[in-house]
Amino acid sequence: MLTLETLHIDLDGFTLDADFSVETGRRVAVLGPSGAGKSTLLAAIAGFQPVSGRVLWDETDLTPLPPAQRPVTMIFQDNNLFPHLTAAQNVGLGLRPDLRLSRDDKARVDEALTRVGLGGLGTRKPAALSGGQAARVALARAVLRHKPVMLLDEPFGALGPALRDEMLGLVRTLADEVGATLLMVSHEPEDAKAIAHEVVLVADGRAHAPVPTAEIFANPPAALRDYLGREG
Ligand SMILES: Nc1ncnc2c1ncn2[C@@H]1O[C@H](COP(=O)(O)OP(=O)(O)OP(=O)(O)O)[C@@H](O)[C@H]1O
Repeated sequence: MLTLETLHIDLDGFTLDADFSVETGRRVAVLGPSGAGKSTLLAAIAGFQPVSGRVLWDETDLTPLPPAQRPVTMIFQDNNLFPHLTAAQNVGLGLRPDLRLSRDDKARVDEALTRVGLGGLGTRKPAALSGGQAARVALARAVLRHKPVMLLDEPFGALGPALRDEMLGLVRTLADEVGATLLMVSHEPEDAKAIAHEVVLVADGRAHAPVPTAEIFANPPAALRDYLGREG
């Protein structure tokens, strides 16, 4: 279980509070207006953002741990691929930042690439990959790290609807296989409906406790109604 215990973030006047838990293995969509603090929340869990209060994974207090020592993997909006490295090397970074990969490591990289549908494309550099393929490389890197918490910060924002649906399906399958607890920031309510058991609404300085997806859309709180209102 991931627990945010009286979490408080202060960013030069912008503040965000959170005090809730997410059960292990749940897929959670993080929704809310632009600038509300969705990325900041994920950064706090990953350890890139100093906080007061605590971030816990089961009984372990993660708050003092640097990002690399947390049971967490994160995919950012731009997929964080290094342009001068091949797809396989970009995935391999998830295992060893110095890329000194053993034979076993390389086999794991190949397996992860195959798992996301990129078998045989390991030698390509990002410039020679489509947007969807680049997103798959980022997913492969996240998957092979086998971390119990997966954080996705609008990973498919740049993809068209069909590709986006395909990627969401893949995320759902991969997260289930690993039993990962998933938090995914999105601007699309449809993404939440497609993939998430629960929704965390970030608005008015607070990341609210998760609410079952069907429930929150059937009876949206004011902040979500305002946000959905733009859709008509
Ligand atoms: N380093 C910083 N110093 C001060 N304020 C910051 C800093 N980084 C972000 N902010 C502010 O924190 C708030 C939350 O930003 P954040 O990126 O988390 O929002 P978001 O909900 O992810 O937005 P979006 O949907 O537009 O990506 C914003 O008002 C932003 O201007």
